[in-house]
Amino acid sequence: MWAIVVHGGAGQITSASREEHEALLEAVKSGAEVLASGGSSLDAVERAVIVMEDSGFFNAGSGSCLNIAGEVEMDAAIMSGGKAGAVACVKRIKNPIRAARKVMELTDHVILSGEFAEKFAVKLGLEISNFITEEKMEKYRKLMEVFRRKEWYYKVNKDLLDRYPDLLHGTVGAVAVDSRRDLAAATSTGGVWLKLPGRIGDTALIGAGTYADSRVALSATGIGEYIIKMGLGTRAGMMAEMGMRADEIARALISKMSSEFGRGIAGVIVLDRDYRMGIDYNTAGMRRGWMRSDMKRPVVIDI
Ligand SMILES: NC(=O)C[C@H](N)C(=O)O
Repeated sequence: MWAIVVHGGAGQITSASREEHEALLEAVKSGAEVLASGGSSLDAVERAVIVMEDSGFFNAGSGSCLNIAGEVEMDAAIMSGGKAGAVACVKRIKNPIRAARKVMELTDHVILSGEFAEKFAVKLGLEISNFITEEKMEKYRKLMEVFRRKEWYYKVNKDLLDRYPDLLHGTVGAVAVDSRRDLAAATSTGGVWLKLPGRIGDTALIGAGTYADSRVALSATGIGEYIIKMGLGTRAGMMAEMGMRADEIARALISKMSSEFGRGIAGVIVLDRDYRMGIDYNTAGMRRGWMRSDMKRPVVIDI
């Protein structure tokens, strides 16, 4: 038996184009193919995330948003079998999740950030790309007009989130469990629009937005600062250790987020070693899809 769940970000999602739908479906299918052919959950989550990074429809890889300096700074992390790797604040790596996996497999560290992370990726032959487009620059200029009228960054960012709900969107993630019951999680993001340069979100932090152990795997999306403060991934691990199922864990985590910080904050996908899944969010929507070996076809929900 095997199972995979993916998300394409939590937020104020009101509609999805045919192409966006197809991209999410493609991500689930490509991860499921890896699992169906006997591949590992680690390969499956990496594959699914690469599809979404490459699609341009999500806030990850080629679709990444811009920070307050008009630059792309991406975070990504992957975890499985007691090993973990991540990159943070990388500007030009085409698939940050590939670089995260290289950190996991080839170094003694868990997170590499910034310039050296890029040099490391280049040295290993990973592709480099420029993700700053005229379309993104136009949105950036509009948002900066609003921003300049405000005084302090973080509050402003929350104001911006209220005024421009699509600022928080499109982080991508996947969790999978394979026929050996090995669990894996992977998450990749451009962060949030107009973040300060050097800001690292929950996605890159093992135990916050990305987590997998022998009982449970989690990938989160939402306002990273809250997810970090709550340590969602580590909490999921502790809940699984106490015997909770994936669906109970997802519900408990989001209910805790709502009671601590209010609504509109986060979403999670969770899988346990008994092939049960949990999905919950306190935002207006969360793009998601899943497939289990006993299902005829994948399910994808766009909003
Ligand atoms: N859209 C997102 O999920 C953003 C991501 N969690 C971050 O804060 O970097």
